[in-house]
Amino acid sequence: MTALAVGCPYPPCTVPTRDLQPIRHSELRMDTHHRGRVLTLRRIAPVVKLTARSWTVTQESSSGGTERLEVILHRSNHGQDILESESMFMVKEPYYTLSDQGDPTLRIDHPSDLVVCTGSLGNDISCPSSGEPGGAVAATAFAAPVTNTAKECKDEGNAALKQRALPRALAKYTNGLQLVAKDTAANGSIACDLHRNRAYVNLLLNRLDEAKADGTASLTGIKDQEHQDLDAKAYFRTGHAAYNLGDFQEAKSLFEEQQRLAPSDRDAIAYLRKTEVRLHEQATGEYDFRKIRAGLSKTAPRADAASFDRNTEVKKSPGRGHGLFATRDMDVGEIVLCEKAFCVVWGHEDEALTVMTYDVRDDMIRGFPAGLCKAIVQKVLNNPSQIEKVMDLYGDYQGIGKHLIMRDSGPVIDTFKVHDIVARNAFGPGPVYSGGPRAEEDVRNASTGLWIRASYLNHSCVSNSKKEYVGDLMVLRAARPIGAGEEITHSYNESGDYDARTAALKTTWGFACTCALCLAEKADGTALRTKRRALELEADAWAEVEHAAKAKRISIVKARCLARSINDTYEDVRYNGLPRTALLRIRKWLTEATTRDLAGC
Ligand SMILES: C[S@@+](CC[C@H](N)C(=O)[O-])C[C@H]1O[C@@H](n2cnc3c(N)ncnc32)[C@H](O)[C@@H]1O
Repeated sequence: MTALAVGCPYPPCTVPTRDLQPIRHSELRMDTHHRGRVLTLRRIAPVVKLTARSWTVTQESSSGGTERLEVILHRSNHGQDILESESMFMVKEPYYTLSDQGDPTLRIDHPSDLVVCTGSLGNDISCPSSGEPGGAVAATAFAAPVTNTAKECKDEGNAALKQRALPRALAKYTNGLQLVAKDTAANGSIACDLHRNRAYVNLLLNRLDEAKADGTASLTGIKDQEHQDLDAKAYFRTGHAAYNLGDFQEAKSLFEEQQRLAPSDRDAIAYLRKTEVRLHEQATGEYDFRKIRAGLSKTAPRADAASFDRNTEVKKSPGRGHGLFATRDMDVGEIVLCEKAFCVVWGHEDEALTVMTYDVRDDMIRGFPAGLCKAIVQKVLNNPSQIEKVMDLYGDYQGIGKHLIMRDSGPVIDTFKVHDIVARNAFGPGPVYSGGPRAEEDVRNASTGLWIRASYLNHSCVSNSKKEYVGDLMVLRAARPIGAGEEITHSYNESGDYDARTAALKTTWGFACTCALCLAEKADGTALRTKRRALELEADAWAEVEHAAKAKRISIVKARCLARSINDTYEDVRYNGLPRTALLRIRKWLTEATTRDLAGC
């Protein structure tokens, strides 16, 4: 398994690039964050891509000094390795330190600290010119040839789109829009075309905020047939982006506009229907699970469904931060919460990656779903509107806080904060895509996901809810009657072994459970718990090999005997109203055996 050290967290740069002072290579100091400074570099070597990092050799233009530049974990940009995407970079507030192998390195932990200079990714950042302090080389010396007209940009973007070269298409359309913005006499319709086409590329790249903005900006409002058809297309793209963001009310209005302009458009009709189903799910919690399940497969493991959260609200939970509380009475089996994952990475997908982390803060080694962390960072980088709800989740490190900070090169993401949020809030749904073999997944490629609302669920070993998954839809049901105002809890760790369970809760979730069951088991003392555990293991092993369905009377007597000796380890007063978890397996066996016995009478 890949190893990754989680060093001391440090915040990303939040200063706009133009307000940073250039720094020279010779000014770099070891183990220093050069706050308020920016270093401009040119890549001069191929990129070495490892499982959880990429590195290359760079050169500072004025001094010619070379430096190793390494990007940790978050190194991809629209499917390309960021270091490979261009040759000129600016490192904001460079962090100069030793790599894990002991090489002096400029280390990038936060993607927003590495700015790609003008070129194929199409952002409008130019590196400082050579005349500026620090003497950096002008970006244009290394950038792609400049296209002359917006029309040429559009044609080149269309050609790139045809070849599925999405970052290039995005860059070309962006370039075209920059040219239009500079040219006051430019034809307005070319801007609409560029926005409309870029909306499509943004949709394909899952940049949904931008897809919505482009779709809206592309509307012509002209009432002839040709323009109405173009506007219908724009409404469809905007509606699609809103649908994928889960904004179903907005999506509905947009698809309705599309239908108004193009009444016979089948896409509009189909999407309008789907959106109405989503709105119904969202409002009522009524789902056609059979249909949703039927739509799932290994290649399409994400459910087309809305989230239903009206039975719950987030409130303070004394001693445990925030928690999820019932807004109404619920019966056993009733849906408490049904939530689509904010982000899920399935074990069979290329993105799946579990790494061993060593955290210097608490001197602990843990398995960490690095693939999920990367996917979440990508999603919020691409969709800044989603940042605050993720950053509002519980995590030990606060970093730059939860509020969105937009800078010239995009949103600023504190990846240490995302790391800590994932560490404390991710769940493992198991390989639940329909028909998938359960054995396919192990600890190195476990499926993991983040469910925002469910992240507020606190743990109890005697919880009142149970969860299951339909694809990436988490379905949480009441395990016993829940009253309005009651806190909803579920079990993060279901081990019956008190010592193993409390150790896991401490290591993974960072707290000591004080539920009634833990208090009772703690009061039992080590000797009694050890005795009970030995009896439980003996009984479970016996039940494993004895077939309940074919059990003879003598086996039933033996099982009752085993159950009695386990039961005797529970003190009645202490365990009044609490589950006797060590008895679960043997009692199940007895129920199966005696039911068959009775059925045979
Ligand atoms: C998934 S979050 C649950 C929501 C969290 N309480 C919040 O404020 O957002 C998990 C974290 O909640 C806290 N937590 C959950 N259950 C707890 C419990 N039974 N006792 C104390 N803290 C608990 C721990 O800090 C844990 O790491």
